[in-house]
Amino acid sequence: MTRLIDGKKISASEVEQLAVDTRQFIAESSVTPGLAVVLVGDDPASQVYVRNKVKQATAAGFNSTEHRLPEETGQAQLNALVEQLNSDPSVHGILVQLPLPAQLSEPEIIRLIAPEKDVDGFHPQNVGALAAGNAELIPCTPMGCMIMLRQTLGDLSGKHAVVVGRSNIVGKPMAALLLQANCTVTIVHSRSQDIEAICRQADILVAAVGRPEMIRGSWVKPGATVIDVGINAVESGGRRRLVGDVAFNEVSEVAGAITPVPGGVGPMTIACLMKNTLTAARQQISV
Ligand SMILES: Nc1nc2c(c(=O)[nH]1)N[C@@H](CN(C=O)c1ccc(C(=O)N[C@@H](CCC(=O)O)C(=O)O)cc1)CN2
Ligand SMILES: [Mg+2]
Repeated sequence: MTRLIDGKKISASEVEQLAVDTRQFIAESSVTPGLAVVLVGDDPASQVYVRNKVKQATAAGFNSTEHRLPEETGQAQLNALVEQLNSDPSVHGILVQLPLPAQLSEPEIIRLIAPEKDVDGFHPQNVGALAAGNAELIPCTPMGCMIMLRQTLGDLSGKHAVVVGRSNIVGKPMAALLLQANCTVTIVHSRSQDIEAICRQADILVAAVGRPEMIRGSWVKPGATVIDVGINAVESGGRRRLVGDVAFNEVSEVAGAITPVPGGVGPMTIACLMKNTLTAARQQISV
């Protein structure tokens, strides 16, 4: 029978443990980790994610501040806020919620965040460290996927992992982490040929393309572990619901284990942001 990988449950236990670690950190250092969350504009999904991030930060025992800027914010104004947060010693982690409104440059703002406060792990210095296998701040979604994979499979050495999608936020860092865990890693993307046949070879299949239910049951090797990173809103019968990049019902018939959407990778992303914030605070007070 297919095993459901419950991201909600795993993330709750991660945050519970983190709250214990945070209390100990505060007792030893007299420093409370501080997380600053920046949201530009009023994208409804981003508002939900930011609200959850602030809520989880409080549950973990951090100080958290939310900075909301209007949709029409210019680059100079956003840069000024990030620079102010960079130089604030009570802030150990900074994240700017993506996507940004079209007039703003995401690469520019990511480069501006102090690498030691970059709890998203998106700064080029942290990306380079990840590629070299010695990163401290790891992008949250791939980190969450790795926690779920390790809990499900234990040692991942020698497994063939196929990552569908090559985004900077998920696909590329996911592949780097799987490689570091001694998997044989294949990345497929929109220009790849015979994606289905490659997916069918996977012991671990990670779908991160943003295409509703693209991965069908016939694409999956029996017994494979399937991690669905997609969160797509679709309309059916006049109702809006969330589906992943994986056709859940079909794939559940074939896979050995699978993450649901919602309740899989999403909650793990937020739990891992909290882990990164404590890591960032530890590093900053030890220098
Ligand atoms: N600065 C960042 N921006 C974005 C990131 C990121 O890691 N850093 N990732 C995504 C959005 N994201 C976090 O920010 C995120 C997405 C989804 C979830 C989540 O828990 N989803 C729920 C469903 C929520 C719903 O009902 O809409 C689930 O899957 O169960 C958490 C975080 C892009 N931007
Ligand atoms: Mg833009």
